[in-house]
Amino acid sequence: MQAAIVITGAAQRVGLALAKSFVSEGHKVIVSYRTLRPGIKELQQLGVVCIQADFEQQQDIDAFIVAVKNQCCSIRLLVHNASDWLAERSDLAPNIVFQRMMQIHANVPYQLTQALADYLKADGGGDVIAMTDFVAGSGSKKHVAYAASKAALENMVKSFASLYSPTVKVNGIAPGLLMFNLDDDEAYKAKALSKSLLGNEPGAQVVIDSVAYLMNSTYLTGHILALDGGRSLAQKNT
Ligand SMILES: NC(=O)C1=CN([C@@H]2O[C@H](COP(=O)(O)OP(=O)(O)OC[C@H]3O[C@@H](n4cnc5c(N)ncnc54)[C@H](OP(=O)(O)O)[C@@H]3O)[C@@H](O)[C@H]2O)C=CC1
Ligand SMILES: Nc1nc2c(c(=O)[nH]1)N=C([C@H](O)[C@@H](O)CO)CN2
Repeated sequence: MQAAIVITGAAQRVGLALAKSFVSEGHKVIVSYRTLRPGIKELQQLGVVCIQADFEQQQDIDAFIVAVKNQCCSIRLLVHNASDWLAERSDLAPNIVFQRMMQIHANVPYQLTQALADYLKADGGGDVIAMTDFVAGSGSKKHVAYAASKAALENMVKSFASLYSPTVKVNGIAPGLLMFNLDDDEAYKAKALSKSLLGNEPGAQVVIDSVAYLMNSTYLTGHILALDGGRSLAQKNT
């Protein structure tokens, strides 16, 4: 049976683009989604195994693991992509924000990586790639819990790289800006673009390219790939 590519949060944007790219290369793809968006219907028509799961619910995490194991005998790549970009806000208690961020960005990757480790080790080994964020290293005054949870994810990349080497490589991708959201206004876009040296909105293709690079590498593990347009070298905004 063909080794699977497993991507969490593939109903839209980066996850959807990644899933479509792997389908186009002939891979068996298994994805999670929370909301039934048009992208999931597209993936289903392409033969992708789409598993509904709200990772806020432990029973959904457990069911997703069982469903993945029922669909394949080995996993070539596991991408921790599912994410919620939640800012601190007056209508949500801090403990709720913190719990939700740590749940999706740390607890879920922690559980899925360990539960699927044997499938990653099978058939010659595989890769785990975690989508983190530039702000995991810098912090973020408007997304404090989000940034902290992505930092936790980056730390786990290093732990799991040690734990599962040499059979499984574990790496992270820390993007700056990838894709704007529909409700981003022009002022926000201009400010976001100014935060990097290259000043562009690259889109999902740079993630597809980075995932391929990490998968094909024979000498990278425990590495966080800074996919950020030179953001760390850009002057602070005035
Ligand atoms: N976009 C960008 O510019 C940047 C992105 N990143 C990171 O790259 C990755 C991809 O980004 P992007 O495509 O914008 O991500 P999205 O904001 O589109 O989130 C991806 C998916 O995560 C799913 N998700 C969120 N919470 C849950 C949950 N509790 N249970 C199950 N699924 C959930 C959503 O599912 P559904 O839609 O089905 O509800 C959503 O479609 C993310 O990890 C993000 O943090 C980092 C820096 C910049
Ligand atoms: N899950 C998400 N995480 C992030 C998003 C997003 O849309 N979904 N967007 C960003 C921003 O683009 C930021 O990098 C630049 O303002 C960060 N994380």
